[in-house]
Amino acid sequence: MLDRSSPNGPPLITLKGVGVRRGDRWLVRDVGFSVSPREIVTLIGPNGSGKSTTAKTATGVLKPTEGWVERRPGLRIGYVPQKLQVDWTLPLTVRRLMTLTGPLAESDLVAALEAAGIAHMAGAEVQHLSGGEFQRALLARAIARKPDLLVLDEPVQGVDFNGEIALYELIRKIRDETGCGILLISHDLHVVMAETDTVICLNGHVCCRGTPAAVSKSPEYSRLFGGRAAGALAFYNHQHDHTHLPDGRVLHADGQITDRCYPGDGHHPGHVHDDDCGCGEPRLHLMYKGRLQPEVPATGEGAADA
Ligand SMILES: Nc1ncnc2c1ncn2[C@@H]1O[C@H](COP(=O)(O)OP(=O)(O)OP(=O)(O)O)[C@@H](O)[C@H]1O
Repeated sequence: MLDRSSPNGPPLITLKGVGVRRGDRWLVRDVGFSVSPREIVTLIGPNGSGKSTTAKTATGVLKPTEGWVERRPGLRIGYVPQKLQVDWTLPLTVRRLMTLTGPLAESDLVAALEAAGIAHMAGAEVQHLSGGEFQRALLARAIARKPDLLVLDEPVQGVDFNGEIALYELIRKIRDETGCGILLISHDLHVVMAETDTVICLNGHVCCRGTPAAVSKSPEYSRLFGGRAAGALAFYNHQHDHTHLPDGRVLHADGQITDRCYPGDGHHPGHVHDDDCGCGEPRLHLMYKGRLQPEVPATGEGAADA
């Protein structure tokens, strides 16, 4: 079943029965999935569950101890690793970061920076970038050589919540515009569930897989993520009515731009609070149930971002 046909053509990459062993321990075992063009596949799982090991095996950085990885002939992979070895004592501009591993045509460099929303930062020192800008620079570097497959290991590290969503929206836009397949590793259940075609839930092996809707209902997923799993999908079903701008601010459907975004901010008239709405705003739920009086500000600190 791994070679499933896709409306977008044969898979870019297929892992079959992949196991990686170090010493007497299997880091992952019996991992199988594929990524097709235009498909976003996300690996989720607790710390140490083998997500990075799987991504490295998929890209060819690691060799599987058992099983095999099939890559489409001539496949170009853009990889953003979880950790980047950079000597921060040396000056390094964004432009130089883009060409560290090889030359790049100026037009491709500029196009990649533009696509990542940081064209104006080509001359900036990398160590002065914010978390979100740095992740965009890494993304620009990965897409500059026009990969067929983009592998992103935790692409939103060090980025605040609105910045995270903006980055995931950017990743989806890159997929839409270039047609590449994307293998994503993430802990961000809420966002992942909204931006993904296929979720692979790992814990040393594949616990469950499928569409976000199917995985969020599986008992294995609930066991792995416990309370965090509840409402992960509902959260975005209800709240995906706005756009996150590159600077982290939010453009609402009513045309207003605000710094933050949460269900009770007055810009989401369609959001109905009930026990299952999953928006993460407990005070609004208490108000809904009549157990809290409205004078408690519904828009104060701790309000859940949408
Ligand atoms: N070279 C290695 N030798 C021995 N053990 C390793 C090696 N690389 C990783 N591991 C172990 O394999 C397990 C899986 O690691 P991996 O980095 O793939 O997990 P992960 O799901 O990406 O974790 P995290 O979410 O914390 O980044 C961990 O227990 C890790 O300590």
